[in-house]
Amino acid sequence: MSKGIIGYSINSIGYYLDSAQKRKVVIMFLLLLLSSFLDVLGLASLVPIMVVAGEPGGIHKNKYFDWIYQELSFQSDKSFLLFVIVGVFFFFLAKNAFSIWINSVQAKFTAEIGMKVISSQLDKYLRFPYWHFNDYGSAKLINSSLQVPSTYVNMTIRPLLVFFSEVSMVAVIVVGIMLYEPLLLVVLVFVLAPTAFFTYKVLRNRSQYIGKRIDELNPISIATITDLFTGFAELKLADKQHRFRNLLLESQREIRRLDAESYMYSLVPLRVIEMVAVLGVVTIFLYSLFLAESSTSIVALVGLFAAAAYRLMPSVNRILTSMVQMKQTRYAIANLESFREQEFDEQVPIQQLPLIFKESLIMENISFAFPREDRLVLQDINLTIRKGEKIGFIGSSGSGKTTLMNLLLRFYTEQQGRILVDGQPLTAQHLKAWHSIIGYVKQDTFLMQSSIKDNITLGDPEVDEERLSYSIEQASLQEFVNSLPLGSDTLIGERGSKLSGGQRQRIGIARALYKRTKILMLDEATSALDNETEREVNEAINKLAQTDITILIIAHRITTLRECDRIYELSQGRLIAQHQYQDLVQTVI
Ligand SMILES: Nc1ncnc2c1ncn2[C@@H]1O[C@H](COP(=O)(O)OP(=O)(O)OP(=O)(O)O)[C@@H](O)[C@H]1O
Repeated sequence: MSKGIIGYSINSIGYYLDSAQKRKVVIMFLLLLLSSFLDVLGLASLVPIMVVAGEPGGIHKNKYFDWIYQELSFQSDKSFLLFVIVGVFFFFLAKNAFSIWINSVQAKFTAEIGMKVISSQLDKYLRFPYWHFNDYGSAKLINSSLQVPSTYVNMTIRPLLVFFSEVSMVAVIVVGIMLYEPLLLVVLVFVLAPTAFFTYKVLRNRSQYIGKRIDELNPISIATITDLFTGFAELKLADKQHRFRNLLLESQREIRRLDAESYMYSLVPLRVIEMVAVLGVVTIFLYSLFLAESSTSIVALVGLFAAAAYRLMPSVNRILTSMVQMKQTRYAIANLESFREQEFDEQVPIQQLPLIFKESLIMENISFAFPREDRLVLQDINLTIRKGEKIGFIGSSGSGKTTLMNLLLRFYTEQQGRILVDGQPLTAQHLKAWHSIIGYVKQDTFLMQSSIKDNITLGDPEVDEERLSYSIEQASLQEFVNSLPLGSDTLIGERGSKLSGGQRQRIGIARALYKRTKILMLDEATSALDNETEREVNEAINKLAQTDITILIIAHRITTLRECDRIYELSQGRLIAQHQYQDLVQTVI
């Protein structure tokens, strides 16, 4: 019965262990066995001591005690007993110190695996291609990166350790009983094993369902709470906060209910086993009363059965509970195993090559469709951009402008055609070099809840102050930063809430400049920019036009494109025209 979930759980841990750690696990298991043996020995040793202590002259009737008494030349029974009792005390002291040490080794080992799981989950998700990241959604990723590893540690690894320590305890007791009274073992196995098996069978399916459902509900809660707090202002204005609050509480209510149910199930095994143990005692009694010829041996058997069952019950209970817990979090293992080897993984070769961009960037016959979709979003794109040129892109919404940028950024890969940098086809081996010279200012610039400086340097621990001032100056942020008492150390609030729209985009531009971008891609915000914001952003762009940085701008307002050498027009994924700014302005007028 245990092979399924236990084997599955052990396999899952194997993935995170190197061979030295695997050896450590085997040693840990042997130590556990020793600890269980000492536990049982400790308890078993108390019985004869009580017996000889209670009976005058009892020490000399027991051949082992008598031998020690003689060998160590004790003078009186009292001093011998004192010696034995102090000995037992030190034995227990040492045994418990040993157990605590094993527990601490286990706890450290668990923490180590926990860290490995988190870092391996993070690495896995960071390898996601951009389009898959968008498909999957950040709520599920947050859940899988933090909640799932912690559930895995608490509900799979720890229960697995409990399982093994209890199994070794049971094994030691069983061997002891087998040597002492084999008949008792038969009765115990006959009564306890089927009970344990059926209790587990009844609980496991429901528990597995609970785990799976909680795993579905957690990302829903995370997504709702993210919406609730990131959309704080909008939801307040629309008087919709309560709707999101209720949605969150709805998923939380179900989680709490399932959690309570699963807690209940953790209490059930002990009760069931206790009941069956009592039933065992009653059965043996009845047997002795009505069927057995000599009842004295049966009465002794009942006593022994009760004592053994009493000692075994907590262990069997813990074995069952740990198995049910592992079953409940089977989904966590499935989650950890998912996406390990996906064919769409971004295969960034370890050996990266340098890339020179001194002359041109060419898109040659590029066609692209989103994965799992047939429709071509870009078709036969051909364009040549010389170093230092400022190029504009226009076109109606959905014409493919952002997709084109994403291809250039290598977030997507074309199905046809190629991109050439100074004649060199852009491959995965150039990704690092390419990303180091390319800067991207999105419509909604990513801003951290930190200072202006941190946002420009993306938390660089050693800020190049000269480069920072240059970037601030070039992005036309100088005046603004100078007006702040704390300058670039000023905190900008959640997602830049203390900044204007134009300031946010200019921080994005400064960020691109700080990293010595050679090609800057700007995706102008579609949301109606007010005149002031537009003026601020244009001022920065015009300033940049004087540098040798190659600039590609997606614009929704033609005025943004005044400094452009050429403007390409896209329609339904095709480049349909090439304009000069003056011609466009006249057409629009
Ligand atoms: N992740 C995606 N999966 C599938 N289709 C997508 C995805 N992203 C965009 N599209 C589709 O690709 C087409 C081009 O979108 P794109 O964002 O490139 O247009 P755009 O010209 O930048 O539009 P806008 O000016 O509104 O930003 C659209 O029809 C859009 O629906």
